[in-house]
Amino acid sequence: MDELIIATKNAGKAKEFQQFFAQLHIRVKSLLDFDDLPEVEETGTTFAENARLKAETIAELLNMPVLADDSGLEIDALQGRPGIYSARYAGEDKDDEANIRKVLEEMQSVPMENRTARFVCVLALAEKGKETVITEGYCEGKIALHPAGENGFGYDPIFIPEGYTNTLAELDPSVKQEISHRRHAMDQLQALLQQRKD
Ligand SMILES: O=P(O)(O)OP(=O)(O)OP(=O)(O)OC[C@H]1O[C@@H](n2cnc3c(O)ncnc32)[C@H](O)[C@@H]1O
Ligand SMILES: [Mg+2]
Repeated sequence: MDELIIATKNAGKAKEFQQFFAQLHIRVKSLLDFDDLPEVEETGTTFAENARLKAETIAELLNMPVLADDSGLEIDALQGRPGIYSARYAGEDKDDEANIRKVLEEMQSVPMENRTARFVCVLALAEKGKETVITEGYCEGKIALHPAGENGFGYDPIFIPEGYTNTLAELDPSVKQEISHRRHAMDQLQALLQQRKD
């Protein structure tokens, strides 16, 4: 495999995948590089169903290997919300700042020790005529009291990973690349693909 399509229209995710795959010498394109591809409707009830749906739909259309990522933030004090609805938590327009404001408002009265949360990433690699490969990864942490930092995307300004005192948006992007939910799901995917080759 020397070229791969990432079935995402999220520029932040696309950038992280570019960096992962550059190290593996695999060229990647995202849906942002195509004008005429639809955004696949996420009608599944789990991250895995949505990842599979995105990967298989685009693989069928392009007849190429396609990797999709369905991810989100699970907050314990909010019974796992926003979960699979992370992108549209504050409305259809997928506004990162509005999503963060909504989370912080809902958690106003929650003390630091109860602000535990995790990022979840499920990857699906689909290729016509092959069984779709699914992997998952997690990143444990806490929800900050206020947003801080400019790096990353989405909920990074309010997520403090376990073992750190700064948010993912304050930490150097190389730290996120090492410890993220996406990194852990990618490591597992690489291991499975290696097994498939052996
Ligand atoms: O479906 P695609 O086109 O890939 O793009 P999306 O933005 O809609 O992506 P998801 O459906 O997987 O929704 C994931 C949301 O969870 C959040 N999220 C996922 N990974 C994240 C990360 O590494 N850092 C911060 N927020 C993240 C982010 O706000 C996303 O909008
Ligand atoms: Mg989406």
